[in-house]
Amino acid sequence: MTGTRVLVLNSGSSSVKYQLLDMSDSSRLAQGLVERIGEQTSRLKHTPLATGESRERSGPIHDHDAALKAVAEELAQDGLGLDSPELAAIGHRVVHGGKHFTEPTVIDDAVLAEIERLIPVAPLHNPANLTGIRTARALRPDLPQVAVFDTAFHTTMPESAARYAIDVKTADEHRIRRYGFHGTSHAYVSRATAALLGRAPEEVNVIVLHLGNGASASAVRGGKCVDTSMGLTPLEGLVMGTRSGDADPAVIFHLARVGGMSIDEIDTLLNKKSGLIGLCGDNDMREIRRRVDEGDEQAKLAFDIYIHRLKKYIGAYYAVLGRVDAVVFTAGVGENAAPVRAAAVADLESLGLAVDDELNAVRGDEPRLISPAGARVKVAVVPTDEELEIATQTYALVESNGYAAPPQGN
Ligand SMILES: Nc1ncnc2c1ncn2[C@@H]1O[C@H](COP(=O)(O)OP(=O)(O)O)[C@@H](O)[C@H]1O
Ligand SMILES: CC(=O)OP(=O)(O)O
Ligand SMILES: [Mg+2]
Repeated sequence: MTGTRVLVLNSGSSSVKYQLLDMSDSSRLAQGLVERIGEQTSRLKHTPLATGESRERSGPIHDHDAALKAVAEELAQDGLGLDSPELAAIGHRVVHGGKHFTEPTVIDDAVLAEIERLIPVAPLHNPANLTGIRTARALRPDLPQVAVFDTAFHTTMPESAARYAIDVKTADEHRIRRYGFHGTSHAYVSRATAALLGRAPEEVNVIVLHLGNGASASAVRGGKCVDTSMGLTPLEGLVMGTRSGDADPAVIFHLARVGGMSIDEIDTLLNKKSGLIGLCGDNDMREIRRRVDEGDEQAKLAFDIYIHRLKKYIGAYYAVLGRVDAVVFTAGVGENAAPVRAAAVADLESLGLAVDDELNAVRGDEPRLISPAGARVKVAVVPTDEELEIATQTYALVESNGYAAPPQGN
């Protein structure tokens, strides 16, 4: 007998999001979040879906290893422990898969080594992903562990979009190219958008705007990514919660030469102290909107810079695709912030883009159109579900590849 359950782990730099799903009907059995790992004020919130009653723990959780062990304890309390024979596999979100990983991959020692080799290009993400994998392998060495890469969906980008105009020899030597991230979300949402339009993914061209704490845009032609806004690392592109997105690379030389900053200080500045938080002191769009509504000028400027960049990418990807069937908003900001959606497509009627204010104001968990009836280009809100997508890809792989784990070395 083999199980049908998949545990999905999405380890971020200071958090772990997880879900346990039953893939016989894609239902959720439990979900939760560990936040502020490594601080004194860590918090674990666990919800078994059978009762829907959340439990919380607070107090220091020192690292991702301890976080995952605490998650395993919570699951065990609900009779959903990692020792269950029902568990078929563990699926891991891995942010950087380089050029090498174009598909979900069963993790063995060689795969682990390659993910480790990519740490320099995803310093905030890959180390946390690795710890999650190592702890899960130690807890259940007999189970297949599958890596689902953020970069995989973007490997279809043509060279003209994937290459920087940097000396080819130097770029190749250091594997400098545009990889793109949030691919699991862009894949899921572009497919769900085609379904919302009642058409096959191969027939539609969509611009996906994944606006979470990290944010990225993609141009998807007939189900395949042809361009995306993040690059070598998740720093390029849109204005994000704490990341600058696009900036003249000479800013870095200037800060080093004239500002006397070290490379590590500049790295922290651009990744953690810029974006919305750097512009106005808040990175949460709810708080920024509240301040804007109160007439706060600094928050208004931060909002305007965020929207200006978003608009530039909508225009750019319109031109890249030539014909656009839908522009779709997803992730925390995209799904919830109606003023962001309205502002991003404001004054773009000549491109066939507009939102209907009443439809845009509706809240909900279902994919929905927010453009006026009969619009040439649809504008949509499609909630992302990276965990379901990771579970689906993980389960499909173990079903076709077998349920045994590869041997472990070290
Ligand atoms: N009701 C809301 N209105 C506006 N923004 C929201 C709302 N709910 C969440 N957000 C935004 O979504 C962000 C988190 O998005 P999410 O996709 O969960 O991010 P991540 O997965 O990158 O942590 C928050 O920082 C906040 O800015
Ligand atoms: C790649 C990336 O930016 O991920 P996140 O949005 O989870 O930080
Ligand atoms: Mg996210």
